[in-house]
This record gives sequence, C-alpha cells and structure tokens, in this order.
Amino acid sequence: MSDVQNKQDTWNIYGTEISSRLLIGSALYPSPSIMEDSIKSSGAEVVTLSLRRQSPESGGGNAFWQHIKDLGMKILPNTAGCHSIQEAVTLAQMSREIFETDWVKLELVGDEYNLQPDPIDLVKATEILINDGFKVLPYCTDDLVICRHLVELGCEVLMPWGAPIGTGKGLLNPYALSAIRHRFPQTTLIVDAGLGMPSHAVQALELGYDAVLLNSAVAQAQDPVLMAKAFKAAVEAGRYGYMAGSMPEKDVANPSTPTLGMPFWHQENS
Ligand SMILES: CC(=O)[C@@H](O)[C@H](O)COP(=O)(O)O
Repeated sequence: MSDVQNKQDTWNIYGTEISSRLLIGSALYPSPSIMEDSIKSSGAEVVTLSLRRQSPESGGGNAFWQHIKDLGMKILPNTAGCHSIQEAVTLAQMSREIFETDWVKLELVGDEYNLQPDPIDLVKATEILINDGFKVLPYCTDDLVICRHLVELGCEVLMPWGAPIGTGKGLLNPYALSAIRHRFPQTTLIVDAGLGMPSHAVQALELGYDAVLLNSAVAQAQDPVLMAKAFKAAVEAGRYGYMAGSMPEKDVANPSTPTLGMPFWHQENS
C-alpha cells in the first residue's frame, strides 16, 4: 500500500511536517462561529490572518487574534494589503511578536486592479526578512524567473497565484504553474489565491503542488461549512490522483472493451 493510502503522506513548511494539504484564511466569513465551524470542517492545520486587515477597527484586534490562537492551529501571519517594502517588513515584525512565529506569508501589492504582487519589491522584501531571521512564504505570480530569484535567496516555500485574490477563477495558467513544479522539485509549492471551486484544488494537487491556500471560496460560499468539507475532499482526491499517476494521453480513440469474445450474433451482423 502506498504512503498516501497509509496516511503517512505528509509535506512540510520549513521542516514542520503537515498532513492536511489545505491552508485556510480567516477573513470574510458571515460570523465568527461560521468561521470557526468552517475552519474545523476544512481539516486545515494552518490558518492565515493579517494584522492589517483584521485590525480593531475592522472587527479584529486582540479578541479576534486570541480567538484564532484558541483554535490551536499553526498560524501563518500574512502581510495582506501592504503596498511598500517598509510596510510589509514592519507588519511582519509585529506579527512575529504577537503570534510568536517566524513564518510570514509575504504579500506586497503591486497593482490595485488585480492585486498582483509586485515582483521586484517582493524579492527585495524577501531578502530583508530572510536576513532578519524570518521563514518567508512569498505570495508571487506564476513567473518562473521571479520564483528562481526567491529560491536562490533561500525560500523553501513558494506560493504562486492561481488567479487574482477573491476572483474564484481557478488556475488561469496551468502551464506556468506546472513549469514551476518541474523546475523546483525540492521546493514546497502552494497554489495561493483565486480558487473558486473544489475542482480547482483538485487540479492544483494533480499538477504536483503540495497544497493550496484559499479564503474567499469557503468564506463567501452559500454554505461555508459544507464548502470547507468539499475542499477537504478535493485536496485528498487531487493528491491521490497525482500519486496514482495518470494514464498516457492518446490522440486516437482506443476501445476500452476488446472486440474478441463479442456475442456470436454481433459478430455475424457486423
Ligand atoms: C487570506 C489570504 O491570505 C488571501 O490574501 C489569499 O491569498 C487567499 O485568496 P482567495 O481569497 O482568493 O482564496
């Protein structure tokens, strides 16, 4: 029996072993209790949150942060909403103090239209944070060369986008995501953002990605708790599919039922 069936099929974030291949966000839920139930249903072990977005003025602050800590999950602070290197670095440092973790999902908005990460400042901020002792998980575009720069700086995890945040469009460029997977076989790869339906998560895992991170697809579903369950099943299905290995694709139809042994009357009449 393969590891995946034995449930020993883990992956890691900078050496920390993780089983669930779904990472989940903590924003935009209709209520705190739906958030909690959804996160639990998702089976995720890692939850991400932003100090900036979840400030006291927007319903966040100490009580919210404590609520997240009480879930007993691994916390991945993110720098969502930061537009400059200095802003992102300062927020990462504050998050390290508050959540007692050196992990940071580095988000640096480069353009308001599609919230695309600024590839140049992302690389610069990553370097500063790594030199400051952080374990950086950069949210980046699916650009192979930017990914190479990030890996060369020492990133052991990359989080290329599936589609712009909150769009639910799924994997817009499977070719680019697949090229990153092939180019960096040793790097932990997580498709982050833009997923809308469980089939998108299946596709990411089938490409060999280690995990997916999402927020809107669950938080903004008609039934967030049920959608969380659906994504839990989807990452498992995608991973099984990847591990099983696909059949060779063919251009010409190939009958799956052999004609030999057809009933006598059919052979007579054909
Ligand atoms: C929560 C978070 O970190 C988002 O910035 C993330 O990128 C998820 O994006 P979606 O909301 O599109 O899933």
